[in-house]
Amino acid sequence: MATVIDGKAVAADVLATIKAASQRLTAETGVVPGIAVVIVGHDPASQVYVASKGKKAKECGFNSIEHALPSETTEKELVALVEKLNADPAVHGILVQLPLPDHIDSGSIIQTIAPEKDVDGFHFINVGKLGTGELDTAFVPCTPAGSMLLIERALGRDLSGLTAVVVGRSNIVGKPIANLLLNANATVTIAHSRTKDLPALCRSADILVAAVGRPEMIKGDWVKPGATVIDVGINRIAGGDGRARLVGDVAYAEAEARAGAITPVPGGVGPMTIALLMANTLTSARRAAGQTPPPL
Ligand SMILES: Nc1nc2c(c(=O)[nH]1)N[C@@H](CN(C=O)c1ccc(C(=O)N[C@@H](CCC(=O)O)C(=O)O)cc1)CN2
Repeated sequence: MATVIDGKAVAADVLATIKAASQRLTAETGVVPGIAVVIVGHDPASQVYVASKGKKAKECGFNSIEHALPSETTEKELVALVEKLNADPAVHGILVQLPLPDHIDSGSIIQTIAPEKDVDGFHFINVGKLGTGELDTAFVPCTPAGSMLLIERALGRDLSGLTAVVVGRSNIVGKPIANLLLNANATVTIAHSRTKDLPALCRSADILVAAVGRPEMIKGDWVKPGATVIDVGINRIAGGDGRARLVGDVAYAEAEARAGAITPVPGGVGPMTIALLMANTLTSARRAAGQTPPPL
């Protein structure tokens, strides 16, 4: 049986480190890290995530300001709010919760956020810095960065000689994780819906990252015995009793029987997302205070 990678415990560990570092920053410089979280509309899951971000920010000693806007908010109004937050020196991190309502172009909103406050790491400047390995001044997207920390805990920082297959090529998860794995010296393949013989490719991977958003698509016999499996999927499906339950992109029970280490859903990558958002916000505040914090 695989070692189960406890993302909740690792996230708690990361958050405790951030809280201590935030207290030190405030004591030494008077700077209190500030994060502005913007949500538009009433998506129930988004509301839960935003509330959790506010709570964790406060626990870390940050100022957290939530801007909850109605569904009818126009793109122009949202741009105006982001520009106001860009100009506010007390705000070190700006996060616009996704998804946004259909009438708002998320791409334009993300590009409006000042890159030095883009704690989600979605702005083209931060994407480019990750792509070129300029990690000292970049913000790395939170879910990929959290996934990498879990991989590091399982396998160490240097992945030389290991093969990694990332299933999924999204801009906010698949591609950044692939870049991070490459920076850690893994030999990386990105697979997607047009990949030929996906099961065989997955079976070749020492590190298998599933980020497709399709419930339990990756079967147990797609996993190389002893591999490290990172499941980024969070899918809500109807359980046997008719109630919704969460599953990942990996058929967990089958995969656990073959993997060396595996993240569960829930309790794996998910909790790391919010912990890394706090890490990015602290990094931003430290940079604003003239410090040069090392990458986490
Ligand atoms: N601006 C952003 N929007 C969204 C992001 C993001 O990183 N930035 N990611 C997701 C949602 N998300 C954070 O915003 C997020 C998703 C899941 C979890 C989490 O802890 N999941 C738990 C299960 C929770 C549940 O019961 O639903 C787990 O996996 O254990 C945290 C944050 C989309 N939008």
